[in-house]
Amino acid sequence: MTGAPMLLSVNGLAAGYGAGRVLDGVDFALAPGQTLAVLGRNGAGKTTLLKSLLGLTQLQAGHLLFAGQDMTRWPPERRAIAGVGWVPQERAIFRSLTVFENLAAVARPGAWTPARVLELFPKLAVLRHHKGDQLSGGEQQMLALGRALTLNPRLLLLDEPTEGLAPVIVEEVMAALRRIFTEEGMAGIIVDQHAQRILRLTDTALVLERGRIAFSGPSTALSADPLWMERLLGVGQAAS
Ligand SMILES: Nc1ncnc2c1ncn2[C@@H]1O[C@H](COP(=O)(O)OP(=O)(O)OP(=O)(O)O)[C@@H](O)[C@H]1O
Repeated sequence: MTGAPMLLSVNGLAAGYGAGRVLDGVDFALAPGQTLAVLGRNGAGKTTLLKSLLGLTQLQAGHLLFAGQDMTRWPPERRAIAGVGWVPQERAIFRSLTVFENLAAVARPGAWTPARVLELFPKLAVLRHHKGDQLSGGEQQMLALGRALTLNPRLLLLDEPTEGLAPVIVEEVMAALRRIFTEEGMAGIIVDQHAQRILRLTDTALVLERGRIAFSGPSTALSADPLWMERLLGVGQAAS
């Protein structure tokens, strides 16, 4: 790839936990404003890939460039300050703080203020004085996403953002993701098991199999390939 500078370049990444290797030979790049879907079976290494970008795994080989800087050896805090944000699978909101306090607690200057997040999620606006532990799973997911936004990252990493949510809530979260990524142009990497659904949202996709890249290309190319989709449908749900 030549031309526009990349927001993120991952070159020859090998990483795991301690001496154990989970990812091997992982290469990809993401331009500013682009979105990438990461698909694959349980245990393929999807979460490990996100954690490696966050500095939470043992990096065994390779280089990570973020906004032109070599972040390979940066600790997690430095990556966060540089603009790598994430919404963990377990949501991890502050349970004893109100919705608004959760948003205001971490906010940094930028387009996404707590007020704008409440506009994105009207449900949260209604619940702004409710404590985190009074929220349903779906509301907690919206809050976790909103809180990550108030940090105004340059790249947002999402780990299974619709996992375990009721269909009507999935629709609300997907609509918010479309606005964040498609309309507002934030760059993102989204791990999801629902191939059809996530490929409609993202520009590019990669499929991990046993820690290696088995497919890398445009999301439209992956979703138009019946053999790949059949392979992936065994992983997630047929309906989306
Ligand atoms: N903290 C850890 N310590 C050691 N091994 C781990 C740890 N976390 C994950 N693994 C191992 O790394 C491999 C990849 O796990 P990972 O969670 O990245 O997969 P995944 O594709 O995200 O799967 P899932 O869809 O189930 O979340 C698995 O074999 C898993 O057992």
